[in-house]
Amino acid sequence: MTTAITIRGLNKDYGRFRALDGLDLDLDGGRIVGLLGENGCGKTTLLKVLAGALTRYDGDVRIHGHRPGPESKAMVSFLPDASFLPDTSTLDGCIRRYRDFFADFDEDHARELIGFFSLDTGARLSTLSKGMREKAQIALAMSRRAKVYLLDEPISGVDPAARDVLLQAIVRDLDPEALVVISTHLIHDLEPILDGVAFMRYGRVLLSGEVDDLRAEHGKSIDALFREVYR
Ligand SMILES: Nc1ncnc2c1ncn2[C@@H]1O[C@H](COP(=O)(O)OP(=O)(O)OP(=O)(O)O)[C@@H](O)[C@H]1O
Repeated sequence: MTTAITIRGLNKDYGRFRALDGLDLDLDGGRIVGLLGENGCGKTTLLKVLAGALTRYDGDVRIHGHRPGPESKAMVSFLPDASFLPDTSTLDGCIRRYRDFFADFDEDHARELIGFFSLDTGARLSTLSKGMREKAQIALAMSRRAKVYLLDEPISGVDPAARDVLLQAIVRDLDPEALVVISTHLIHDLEPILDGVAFMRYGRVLLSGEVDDLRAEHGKSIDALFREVYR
């Protein structure tokens, strides 16, 4: 297994507030990892640093050996928590944007996933519900043949019944060498697809490991362990 992400001593300040505080983390490829923690512990900030969206920080951050920048961005598919596609665009328009912008975009895969979600490619984004929009964004983000996927709360808007379908779409056709990092509060829903977890608190990693090892060691689900750790 290859090391996909290495982070040493990562600090990120917003003005005088330290959002990431000496964070260390190693993540291998070929895994799906849940990034878990309370509101404000720094999950989004960490994903933005990894995605190259936040460039002012201290510490050493490597994605397949590259510091966040043009080379790493070419291999990282980032799904931010805020809706990032233009309201006035149709799904066909979004597909064209991805095709023009990302050399690793697999248009057939995107169209297949959008069909799987029963979304109309002619529909404008402004006419889609929050959950439908999340499905469209996941279809696009997961249709890049990336080495690393960074998904910030990707299923927060979809109804419980649709979550499983969305999660299956995330894991479907995934390159066995790819790393997927998913930040979420929906631990119970995500737990079945996770190989590993990193619990964060106050801008650091509090606990990380393999899901199976943590369950065996603590004798409880990751969801129950989370509730215990953050009680
Ligand atoms: N642009 C900003 N300016 C100032 N402070 C910020 C900014 N963005 C985030 N913060 C602060 O940094 C801390 C970490 O925020 P972040 O969004 O990374 O947390 P999070 O773990 O993703 O939270 P949540 O689970 O609520 O989404 C919070 O205290 C937040 O208020």
